[in-house]
Parts: sequence; structure tokens; C-alpha cells
Amino acid sequence: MKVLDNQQMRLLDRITTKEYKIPGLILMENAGMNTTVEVMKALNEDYRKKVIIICGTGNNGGDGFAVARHLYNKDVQVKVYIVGDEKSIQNDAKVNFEAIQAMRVSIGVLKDENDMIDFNLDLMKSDIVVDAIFGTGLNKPVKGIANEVIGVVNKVKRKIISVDIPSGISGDTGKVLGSAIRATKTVAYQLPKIGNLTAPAIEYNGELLICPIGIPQEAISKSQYEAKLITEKTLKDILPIRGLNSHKGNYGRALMIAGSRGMTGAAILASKAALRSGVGMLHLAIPEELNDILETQLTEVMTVPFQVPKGNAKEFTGVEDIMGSLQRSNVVALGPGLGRSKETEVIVERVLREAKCPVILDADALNVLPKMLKLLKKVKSRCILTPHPGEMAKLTGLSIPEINENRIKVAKDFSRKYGVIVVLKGASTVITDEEGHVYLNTTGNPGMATAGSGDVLTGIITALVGQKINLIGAAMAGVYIHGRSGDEAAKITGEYGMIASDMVREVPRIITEIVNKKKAFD
Ligand SMILES: NC(=O)C1=CN([C@@H]2O[C@H](COP(=O)(O)OP(=O)(O)OC[C@H]3O[C@@H](n4cnc5c(N)ncnc54)[C@H](OP(=O)(O)O)[C@@H]3O)[C@@H](O)[C@H]2O)[C@@H](O)CC1
Ligand SMILES: Nc1ncnc2c1ncn2[C@@H]1O[C@H](COP(=O)(O)OP(=O)(O)O)[C@@H](O)[C@H]1O
Ligand SMILES: [K+]
Repeated sequence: MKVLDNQQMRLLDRITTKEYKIPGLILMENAGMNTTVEVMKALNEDYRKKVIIICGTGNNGGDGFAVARHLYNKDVQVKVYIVGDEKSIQNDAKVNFEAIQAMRVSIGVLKDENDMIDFNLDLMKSDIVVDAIFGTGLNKPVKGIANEVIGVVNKVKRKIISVDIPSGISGDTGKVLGSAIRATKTVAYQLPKIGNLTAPAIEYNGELLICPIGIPQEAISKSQYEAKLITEKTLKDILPIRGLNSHKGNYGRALMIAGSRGMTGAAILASKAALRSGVGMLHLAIPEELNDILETQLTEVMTVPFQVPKGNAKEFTGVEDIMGSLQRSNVVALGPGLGRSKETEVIVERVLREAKCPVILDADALNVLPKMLKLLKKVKSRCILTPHPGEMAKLTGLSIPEINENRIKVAKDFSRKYGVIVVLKGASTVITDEEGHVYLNTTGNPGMATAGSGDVLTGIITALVGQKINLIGAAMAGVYIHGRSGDEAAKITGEYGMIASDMVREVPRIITEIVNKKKAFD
């Protein structure tokens, strides 16, 4: 599914009205009708309940007036409040405004402090609030009376249904512009906006519902978009069905360089996740002193023990053992639990210079990467980087808040600048490629914020690349499966008690489920 920014949504609206001759008023009517259905569900047929509809002076407010008209016709107790000057209401919104005036729906206007008294009283008596203050037209920080209204609405803890996007959220970035409504449910029209899906705004949507409003499919298929959502359907096109006559050689020979004293768990998690995601053969390069413990823990993995010098990193001859194994691999992943030592620097540098196969860089490989960023451009094959915002901050020199306020742009810029695929982790993981494509993940939950969770992701992506899935497909499928494994694990343990191994356990079942659906479809 496409995800649009404000301008792209406006363009799609315009194409619908101009080229497909569907008047904006019809779109607004569909939007109003669909939102009314959601309000009716929230009312649960209890006609004693009161609904307040807060409308801005733009088309988002127009949708709100249409909702008011339909609810009023159904004998629901409705009160409309307009934030701003009603004289500035125009076009389609004005048609709906004049209709509710003619129908004598109760309307109040909020222009200054004095108007807040009645509003507050009505708000206290209300059961449901419909938020139609700002939609995709929000273009500056919310101030004055609108800011005050948002503040009090958030405090009264009513059911809040936001029209298109919670008012105050930037549809372009998901950033809170001053203040924003914290909705219980958001009814987004036709396609989600970036702001509906990216952090930090995902906290504000409540339940997100995408409702059609009558924009023609042809117009949507031709429309420009900022990002695409990764869904189960995306994966059906990515994950191959295994040939009956296939053998382990068909599914890759992956090299994982992970783990160090005190961080063997990272190597174990990444390795198990890779095996559980179907890689044919997995070699794990680890310091020799850890070989016994890892061989005991990882029955199916072949270890590549390497010597770590006691003193001078220049005497790190063990790196040649790793490079030898690299020559025979069709994917290499490095970083989980590797430590931030001089040896790690040597390993990362040598891999970037010598690898002929795709390279996946995570954790400590990313931590030492700022010293040798330019090498990324020299890699013979392609790279996937899987930073969390902290690692991204080191890679870019930006602060973590700067990254989180503009996740898509930051990832996109880095991908373009260095010619790599970026998987910027966190709630709603963003994936970007060298050509500026953006993909947003829909799976996962806060239970995944637990040590080792990222190592599992690295393992899954490594296995998929090993199985010769193209890199961007592997990154997309990897984050989706990883998030679903978190969602499935949370159903059993809950978010508090979930640990990374619980996620590994769920991976095979999720992959099988998707591939089986694909088989049934084929
Ligand atoms: N055919 C269509 O297009 C369809 C569109 N649809 C709906 O329209 C919505 C988009 O409508 P929109 O473009 O009219 O913008 P909207 O979000 O209502 O806000 C604009 C108003 O807010 C004002 N304003 C902005 N920022 C402000 C601030 N910080 N503080 C104070 N004021 C501020 C701005 O003022 P101005 O910039 O003019 O000064 C203007 O008055 C979309 O989300 C969907 O719900 C559906 O009906 C389907 C058909
Ligand atoms: N709130 C959340 N919602 C969805 N996914 C999350 C959330 N918090 C963390 N995750 C996911 O969990 C993983 C954590 O990775 P990372 O921060 O590298 O952890 P670690 O280094 O401990 O393994 C990432 O894939 C991230 O997207
Ligand atoms: K809104």
C-alpha cells in the first residue's frame, strides 16, 4: 500500500476532481459517511451519549460538518464547535457548514478565551469527541486557541475519533507541530499519510483505520508516493517456494562475524535466527577462546575460530581465517556482540575492502564504521546497514531527537549519500535504498525493546540474502518477519516478559504461514 505525504495527497485529490470529474464534495461525503459509521460503533446504539465535533475552517473541518449532518439525521445528540473564524470557511466545507446551519445543528465558535467556558462544560458532558480541526493542510505549529482546545480535549479522556490524521500531527513527517490530539481511533482517508505511520505520531493515532473515499484505483496506481507499507502481501512476492529437488547449496553459505567475551548471546541469537530463517549453511566466526561454548550451544553452526592477539592489534593474524571463510560465502553479516575493539575495526575494514558478496552491518560494526565511512562507497557488492537511532546518530553526527523527528529523510539521505540500504530500526522501522525508495514496516511492538532483539533481525536478514532474495526484498521481509515474531511472542508472554529467544522461536511458523498461503494462491 502506498503512503503519501501532504502534497501528494492534495495532488491525488486534485487529479480525482479534475481528470476523473469526481467532485470534491462527493469525496467529502464519502469521508463523512465512513467516519459516521465509526462514531456510531463508538456510540454502541446508546442515544443518550453526546458527541462533540470540533471543526477547523479547512476541508478537514468540512468532513467534520458532514459527520455532524449524518449523526444529527440519526438523532444523535451532536454539538459542533468551530475553531477559528467561520467567515473563512470556503468551498466544499462551506456547503456542509451551510447545510448544518440550515438543519439547525447546534454550533458554537471558539475564537478566544471567553469561548472556552461553554466549550469546557460541553466537553465534560460529552462521551465522544470527533477531531476535525486540522488534516493534511496543517502547515505551521499549532498556537493560540487551537492549542488550548487540543490541550483540554487530551485531558478529559473521552473517546476521540480523529478525522484523517490527529490534529497537530504533520502528515509529512509524523512530527507533533506544537501540540496534537491523542486519538482513540483515526479514520485516515483512502491512503495513510506518512504522519499516520511514522514515529512519534503512531502514539497519537490510536487504532488506525484506512477508509476509501471514492478516489479511482487508476488514479491511485499512477499517483506519486513517499513510501510503501510492508504487508504480508509484500512478502508473498518476496519469499520463494522451495523446489522439491533443492539442496542446502541452494540456500546459501552465510558467514556471521559476531560475539566476543561477555557477548556470546548476540552471536547465538543471530545464528539461531539465521538457521530458523532457512539458510543452507552458517559459519560463525568467533574468538578462539569462545569456540567450545559456542559449539556446545549451536549444534548446526560451523564455527570459524580466530586468534585474538593479547597486545598489539597489528598482530591480528586471526583475521586471515575470517577472510578465508569470507571468500567462500555468499553473504556476510558482522557486528552483533563483536565489541568495539581494534580487532573489530580491522575486521570491518577488511570485510568492506574484500567482500565480493553482500555485506550486512549491525551493532558494533556500525559503532566503528564512522572512522571508515568512505569505504562504504568502495564495497564491491551491496550493503545493508541496520542501525537503531543511537547508531544512526554516530553515523550521521545528528542527535537522536533530530533523527527521530525525521526518520525517513535521515535514512533516505544516508542511503543516497553512501549507496547502501538502510534499515533504521525502532517503532515503525524505515527501510531506504540507494534510489530513494522508502518502505515502512507495520509489525512489531514495544515488547521487542529488549536486549538481543536486533541480533535476531540481523540473523533473519542474513539468511534471506543467503537464499538469494534480492537485498531490498530481504530487508523488507526481514523486518516484517522479525516484527511478526515479536507480535506472536507477545501473545504468549506479554510485552513485559518477552525475550529475544522467544522471537526466534516464532520465526519458522511465520515464514511457513506466509509461504503456505502463497502455495495455496499459486
Ligand atoms: N478534495 C479534497 O481535498 C478532500 C480533502 N479532504 C479533507 O481535507 C483535509 C485537508 O484539508 P485542507 O487542505 O483544507 O486543510 P486542513 O487540514 O483542513 O487545514 C487547513 C486550515 O487550517 C489552517 N491552518 C493550518 N495550520 C494551522 C495552524 N497551525 N494554526 C491555525 N490554523 C492553521 C489553514 O489556514 P491557512 O493556512 O489558510 O492560514 C486552513 O484554514 C484532509 O485532511 C481531509 O480531511 C476530504 O474531505 C476528502 C476530499
Ligand atoms: N516499540 C517498538 N515497536 C516495534 N519494534 C520495536 C520497538 N522497540 C524496538 N523494536 C525493534 O526491536 C529491535 C531492537 O533492536 P536493537 O535496538 O538493535 O536491540 P539490541 O541491540 O538489544 O539487539 C529493532 O528491530 C526494533 O525495530
Ligand atoms: K484531524
